[in-house]
Amino acid sequence: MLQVNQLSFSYNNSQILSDVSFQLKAGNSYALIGASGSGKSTLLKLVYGLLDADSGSIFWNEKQILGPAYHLVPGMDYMKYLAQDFDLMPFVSVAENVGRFLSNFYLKEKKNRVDELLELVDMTEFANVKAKFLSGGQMQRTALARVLALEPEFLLLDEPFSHIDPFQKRELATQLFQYCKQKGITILFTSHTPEEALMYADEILVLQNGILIEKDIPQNIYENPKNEYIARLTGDVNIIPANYFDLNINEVLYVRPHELQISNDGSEVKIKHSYFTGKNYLIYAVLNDLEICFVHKTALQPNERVYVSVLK
Ligand SMILES: Nc1ncnc2c1ncn2[C@@H]1O[C@H](COP(=O)(O)OP(=O)(O)OP(=O)(O)O)[C@@H](O)[C@H]1O
Repeated sequence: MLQVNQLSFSYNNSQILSDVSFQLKAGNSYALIGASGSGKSTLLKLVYGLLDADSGSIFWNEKQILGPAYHLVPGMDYMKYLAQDFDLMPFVSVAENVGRFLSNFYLKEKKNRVDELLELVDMTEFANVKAKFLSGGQMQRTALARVLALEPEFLLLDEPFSHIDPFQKRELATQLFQYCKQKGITILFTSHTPEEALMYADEILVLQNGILIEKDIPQNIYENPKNEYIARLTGDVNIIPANYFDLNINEVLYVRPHELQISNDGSEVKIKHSYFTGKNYLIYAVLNDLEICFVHKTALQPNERVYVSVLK
C-alpha cells in the first residue's frame, strides 16, 4: 500500500503541491489527472524519491520514501518510474535497454525475460535495433518494457502512451494493464486522455493547482462530477442551468453529449452544425444563450429547430 500524508512541495518559493494525502491499494491501477501544470509529474517524482518534500511523508508499506537529501542514488528495486523523456541508452540495442537492470549471471533467464517483455510491448522485431534509430512510440514501448523487467511492486508512469498512436494504444494499454493486474503490480499513471483514465484506472485522482480535490472510481467521476473542472477533464460536457429544462432547481447540470436526446417535450434549440464522427453525428446547437452539443444518428440542418431533453 502507498500512503501519502500531508505532502507539500515548492520549487524555490512557488508552492506546487499543498497538503496532499491519499492511499493506494496494492495491485490496483490509479490515474492521476489534472490540467497542465497542476503538479502531476512533481507528485510522481516525490513518490519516487527524486525530490525532497517541504513537509509530509510517503510510505510504501512500512518503508518510508525519502528524497535525495537522504540518499545518493534515487529509486528502489520495488518501485520503477517511467519519465516523460524515457531515459534510454541511445547507442545500445532495444534488447540491451530492456535488460539493463537484469543480472548477467543467469544469461538464459535474462534472454527469456527480455523476449517476453518485447513481445508484451510488440517490439520483438526491433530487438537488435539501436535505440537512437527508433520512433518516439517505439522508444516509449521499449522504456515500458524496461521498467517492467525486474517485476516491480509499484510502477509510476508519466504519460506512458503519449507517443503511441491511438490505433495501437488500445492494444498496448490493454496488454500492459492486464499484465500488471495478473502480477499484482500497483500502477499510478498520469494522463491527459480521459478514455485512458476512465478505462484502465480502478480509481482516478484529480489534482487542481497542487491540491488533490477528488479520488473516486471512474464511473462516479464521469457520471457525477463534483465541479466543472472535473467534468471537463473527463470528457466532453455541456454545463447548462437546470431551469433551461424547466427544472425548478437553482443549479447547473453537467450533461454529456450522449445524455441529450431529441424529444417532443424538451427545450427548443437551434441547430448550428453537424459533424460526422463515424458512429454518429455530433450536433452543435444553441439553447437560449448557450452553445451545446449532443449526439444524434443523423445530420441536422443549420437553423433547423428541434426539442432536446436530458436522458438521465
Ligand atoms: N524544475 C522546476 N523548477 C521550477 N518549476 C518547475 C520545475 N518543474 C516543474 N515546475 C513547475 O511546477 C508546476 C507543476 O509542474 P508539473 O510538471 O508537476 O505539472 P504537470 O501537471 O505534470 O503538467 P503537464 O501535464 O504539463 O506535464 C508547473 O508550474 C511547472 O512550471
